[in-house]
Amino acid sequence: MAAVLRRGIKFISFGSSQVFSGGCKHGKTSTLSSFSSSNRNSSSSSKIKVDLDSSTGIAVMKFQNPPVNSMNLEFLTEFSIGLEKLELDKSCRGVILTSAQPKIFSAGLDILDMYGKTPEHYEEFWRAVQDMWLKLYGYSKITIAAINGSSPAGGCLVSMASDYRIMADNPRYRIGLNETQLGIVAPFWFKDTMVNTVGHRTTELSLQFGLMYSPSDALKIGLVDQLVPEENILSTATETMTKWLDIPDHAREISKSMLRKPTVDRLLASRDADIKNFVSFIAKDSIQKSLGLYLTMLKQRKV
Ligand SMILES: CCCCC/C=C\C/C=C\CCC/C=C/C(=O)SCCNC(=O)CCNC(=O)[C@H](O)C(C)(C)COP(=O)(O)OP(=O)(O)OC[C@H]1O[C@@H](n2cnc3c(N)ncnc32)[C@H](O)[C@@H]1OP(=O)(O)O
Repeated sequence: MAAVLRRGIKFISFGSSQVFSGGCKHGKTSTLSSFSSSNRNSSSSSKIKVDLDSSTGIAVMKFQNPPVNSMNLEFLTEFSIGLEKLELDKSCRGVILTSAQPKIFSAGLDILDMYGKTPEHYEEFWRAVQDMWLKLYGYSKITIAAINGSSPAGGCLVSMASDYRIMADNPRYRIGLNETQLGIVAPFWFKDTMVNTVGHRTTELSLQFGLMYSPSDALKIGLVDQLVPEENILSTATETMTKWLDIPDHAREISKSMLRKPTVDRLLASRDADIKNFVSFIAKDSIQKSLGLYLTMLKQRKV
């Protein structure tokens, strides 16, 4: 399915950035295309539900990949295409990202996509991770993460790549880049995203220890911007979005680009090398062994 979706993607250029344009031949992608014909448009691909209210300009993308919204190849592809469709839709001005799964925003990248697969698979998977981050971090429209559950590693990356983060104030939830706990390493652009969010020193400690933060600690270090009672998360995200929408789009967009483009350009300048790095790193016996152990611990509920 993911391969079919990928064949439907056409690359177009915006300045120095390569972005997606959804091709609509495949049934699944074409369901994402009709956002602007009435005030409220809903579309549900298999892994992400998109709901755009064109009277307010606010879209909600709800992750629905049970049990834990892990980001596999198919999810990543749908996410990138969904974002691209909304970016091209003039009636959309801002996107709220949230989860349909109870207690989990996203468990991060799907570990099974990094374990026991072929180099060709790792390459395709990593390109899809890069595509998703490039799209989201360099997104022209406003993005708000409504983090209604735990958000480790890739889930934290998605949150940090958004413009504003609101987290449910539940002391059981955790957020952070925990890669080292799995025996793997967050790549430079995950690290850059975190440095840009919480600063260099906090990132040094966070990444080396693979720290996962409670909502209150995440707020203290600036990893999230606001905590709210869980039941208010979507209404708060919508109210917050309305305030962001008061700012003229072009001025906000240029300001965002000024701050984020150098970070985006760093990966754009070295995408192939980064993929090569990932493939050779992840395929190492020692790394596969670490991931295998982590998966076993997850299954035994010891993580
Ligand atoms: C020169 C050097 C260069 C180095 C750099 C080069 C390249 C970089 C290399 C690598 C970079 C990789 C970057 C990786 C990013 C990631 O995102 S890795 C994923 C990290 N995620 C986690 O650690 C989360 C693990 N999961 C949990 O902590 C919990 O599952 C939970 C999300 C808190 C939910 O808890 P709970 O509700 O109790 O659910 P369960 O634990 O019971 O889980 C349900 C089932 O889901 C499976 N699962 C959970 N997470 C994942 C996942 N991320 N991927 C795949 N599967 C997952 C879990 O095993 C359960 O399955 P079963 O029901 O037992 O079958």
